[in-house]
Amino acid sequence: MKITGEMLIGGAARAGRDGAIKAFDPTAGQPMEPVFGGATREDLEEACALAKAAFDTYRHTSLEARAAFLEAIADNILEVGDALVERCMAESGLPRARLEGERGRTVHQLRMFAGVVRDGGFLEARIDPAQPDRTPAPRVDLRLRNVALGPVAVFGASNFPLAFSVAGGDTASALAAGCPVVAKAHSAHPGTSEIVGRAVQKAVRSAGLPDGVFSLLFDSGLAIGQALVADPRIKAVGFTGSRRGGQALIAIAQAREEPIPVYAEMSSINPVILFPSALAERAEAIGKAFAASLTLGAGQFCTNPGLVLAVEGEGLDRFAAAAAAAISEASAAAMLTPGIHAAYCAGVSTLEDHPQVTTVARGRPGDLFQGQAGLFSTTAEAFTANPELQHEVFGASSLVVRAPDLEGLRALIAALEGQLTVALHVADGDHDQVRPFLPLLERKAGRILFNGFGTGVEVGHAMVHGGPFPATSDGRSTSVGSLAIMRFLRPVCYQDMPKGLLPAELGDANPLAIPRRIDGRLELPA
Ligand SMILES: NC(=O)C1=CN([C@@H]2O[C@H](COP(=O)(O)OP(=O)(O)OC[C@H]3O[C@@H](n4cnc5c(N)ncnc54)[C@H](O)[C@@H]3O)[C@@H](O)[C@H]2O)C=CC1
Ligand SMILES: O=C(O)CCC(=O)C(=O)O
Repeated sequence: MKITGEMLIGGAARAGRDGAIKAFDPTAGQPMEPVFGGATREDLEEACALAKAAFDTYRHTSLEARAAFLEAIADNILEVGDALVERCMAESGLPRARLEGERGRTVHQLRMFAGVVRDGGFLEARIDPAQPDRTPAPRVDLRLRNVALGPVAVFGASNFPLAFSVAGGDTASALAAGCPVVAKAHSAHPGTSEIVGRAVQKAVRSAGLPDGVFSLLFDSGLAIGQALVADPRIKAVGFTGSRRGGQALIAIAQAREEPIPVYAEMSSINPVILFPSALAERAEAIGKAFAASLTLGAGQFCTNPGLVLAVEGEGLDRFAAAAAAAISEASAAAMLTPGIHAAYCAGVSTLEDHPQVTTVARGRPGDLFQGQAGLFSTTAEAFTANPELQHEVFGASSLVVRAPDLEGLRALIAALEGQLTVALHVADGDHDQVRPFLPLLERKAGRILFNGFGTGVEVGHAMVHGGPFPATSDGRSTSVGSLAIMRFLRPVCYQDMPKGLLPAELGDANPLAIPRRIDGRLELPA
């Protein structure tokens, strides 16, 4: 497929005129053709106007038509074939197997949301029938369903150029909810973004939907992304990236005349907590598995295990020795962009140079923009006294913190910021000690997992990829899994609506065969 460097504004494709963006191959250390033109204010204006114009028609498409549209996007992405994977490999430095897997996850995600739409449960239809004879006062007829919020701005993530980008989880869940999407491509993978954007545009066209259901903009700086969030026609934002970037967009959204929600996934160090019996039974195996999770994809996962907490002792020493042995054998791997590589090197230097931090192991050195893994260690006292040691180092770096005892371990956890994941390694003999930690951990993280690591999020119905700030800007939601659709919906109640005006979801009959709550009782379609 020829990559033209054009952005997609509704059904049109045209070259932006505000500055130039080129992809960069971090493995070859070379910029890549073609040039992508940055969007102008006029381009943004047109994309938002089209999205607004498309909104009412799109959100009123039948559940079946919307589901088929999501499936068509998935089919179109696969139809591009290897050209997508090859471009993505060059732009990201990520290996083929990872990107083939990520493409599978992206397609699965779109198809899962097609199933969610067909099921209709996301509408949360509720009917409280009128009770005209109720005393002392009659009850009105109340019917509720969720409706789409409006056009959504999606900021693609650098580290998941497919599954968290142009047709990733935010776009899939917004489209499933009935919201048009204006995507802002990440400049680290513009070619991948164009290919995927064209797959979405083609699906819009073949489904006969209004053009404005989807647009894709490139930004040669930050101004277009900022103007997108500020645009009054945009009603919500999905973002995955840095804490600083997420917070900048949240500030813009809050300062609008009409503030809007920003669902930003930002910063998490994903503590791994090792309990004594687990260490006694299998410290070496845990250390080896930890090193594999840490170095996966050059550590460029927001679920990367950046912190290890345990009570000091022989078990923890065995864990650290096994992890160090595996990490020192780990090859350096290309990082996504020179900027991300530079930020990683700076973060690692801060740890290496810190007087209260010891270097446990470094991976094999690399060249160009390759990240060299690192494992560091400190005491509970030093960790508590130096808040900068809690900062995310995005890449394959982790810090082991040695607590004096279980009370000390508890105090360390209590002082942590919000997290996407917390991973507990436990054996049967630990259960009584683990139980009292659970309420604290629920306050800290969106996902609590056992005897594993958080990297590699399963896309399903019970997944939570979220968590208290700064893991995300709104810990009540998830950006992965079917529950992600709820971010882009709001409930509307219809009181005493004439039967002839009721939407099909809320009539007395249930022709769409969706689950509904009648007078509080869930009724499932036969
Ligand atoms: N926790 C996580 O999931 C991730 C964290 N990161 C962190 O972010 C750093 C930079 O990586 P990026 O992916 O480029 O993240 P980033 O936050 O710098 O950029 C993400 C997107 O937001 C836009 N953006 C950022 N700041 C903005 C602003 N002030 N105004 C308007 N638009 C803005 C960018 O143009 C880009 O499209 C990494 O070194 C790492 O520390 C990166 C990827 C994922
Ligand atoms: O671990 C994963 O599969 C997803 C991680 C993620 O959301 C991210 O790195 O942005």
